Amino acid sequence: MLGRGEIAIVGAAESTRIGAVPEMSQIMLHADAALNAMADAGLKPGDIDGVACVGPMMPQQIAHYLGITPRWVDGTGVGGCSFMLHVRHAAAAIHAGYADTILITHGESGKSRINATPRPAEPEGLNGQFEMPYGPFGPPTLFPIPVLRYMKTYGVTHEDLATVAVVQREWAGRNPRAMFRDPITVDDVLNSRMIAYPFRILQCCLVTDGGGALILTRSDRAKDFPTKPVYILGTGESVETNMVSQMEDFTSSRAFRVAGPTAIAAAGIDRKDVDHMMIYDAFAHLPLYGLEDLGFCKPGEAAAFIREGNTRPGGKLPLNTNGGGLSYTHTGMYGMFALQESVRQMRGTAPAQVPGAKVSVCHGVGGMFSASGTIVFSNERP
Ligand SMILES: CC(=O)SCCNC(=O)CCNC(=O)[C@H](O)C(C)(C)COP(=O)(O)OP(=O)(O)OC[C@H]1O[C@@H](n2cnc3c(N)ncnc32)[C@H](O)[C@@H]1OP(=O)(O)O
Repeated sequence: MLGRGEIAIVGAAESTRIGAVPEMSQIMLHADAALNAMADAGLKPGDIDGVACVGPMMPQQIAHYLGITPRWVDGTGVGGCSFMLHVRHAAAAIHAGYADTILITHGESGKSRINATPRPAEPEGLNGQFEMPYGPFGPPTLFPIPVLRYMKTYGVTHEDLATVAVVQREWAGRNPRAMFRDPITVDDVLNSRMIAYPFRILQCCLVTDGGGALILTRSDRAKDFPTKPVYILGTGESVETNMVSQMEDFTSSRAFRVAGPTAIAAAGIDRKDVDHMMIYDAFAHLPLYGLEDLGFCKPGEAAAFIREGNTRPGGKLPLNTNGGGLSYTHTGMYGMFALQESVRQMRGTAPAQVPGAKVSVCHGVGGMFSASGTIVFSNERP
């Protein structure tokens, strides 16, 4: 059985630049982030014996490009939270002895689309057969289906949904690397361009270029590395359905309710022990679902929790402290950036550092609530 804190992150870095990076292709962004993470850990490609990444880039392409011959690979692809699952799988693989030092990497030319695989319409998939014929196509038009039900069930207002973006922009204002840093108001959000009701542009994630990478190894080796180790206390994963129209309950994600509590239980922590949280925010409603489904708020109470200031700078549960996908960056698969911010917070090196933070929960979504992954980190080994 994998022990709490048995595995640690010993290298973590983003690509040198994020945003618009038209001179770099998808694989170059991968490699840039991977080499930055290796430099962070004081390692060379030959020191890595496990590689994980998400399609369309395959582990063999990354391994070849970097000159690595791994003895363990993982290409699990469940959308934006794939990296949380890679962390979970890598921790288990190291525990099992399948690899010693695993690189998890991501790169995406989401904005510039340089040597990037075209986004598939997937007419053969369930979504293509049973949802697209009725009109919704892509995340901005699929996510409104559950959100509108959620708002009606719990009396959550457009102002509440706007407040999520306003608070995250407050965090982004403290982060020099964030794409958007100027403060915004609820009125700014509600007056911004309508994308797909109820989402306005300021409630939708950005589309950017960038990458990130993590390096994991056994915690008892961590003293050999130059950076402060960040211990993995617990992990969880789940999938529900890749058709948003077939969710069991539009006001809650079954995958979230499995992945989050699994990770928290494995970590052996109480929710009150959590000092910092990242919840993948492709659109403004996701932090509300995350707070509720992971048990930090009762159903229907997350909007009030955010409105009352609990997640903003100085609040009792700082959330999405890099500015999130709404203001920091979002390559289409944001999970890697949420993990990077949790690691920075645990190292004490985040631009908007939460003073004294010891436990961070990082929660991701894949597709339209179709998958979920959660990691609990700490800078203290149990
Ligand atoms: C689980 C998941 O992760 S699912 C999520 C996957 N990701 C997505 O679906 C991406 C969602 N976002 C989008 O599709 C797009 O950003 C949209 C539809 C919201 C806007 O796209 P477009 O209408 O094409 O806008 P476009 O990209 O041309 O940008 C127009 C302007 O708005 C700005 N802008 C674009 N998005 C945002 C945003 N979210 N917030 C603030 N400004 C924005 C751009 O910087 C640009 O400004 P400029 O003219 O000064 O350069």
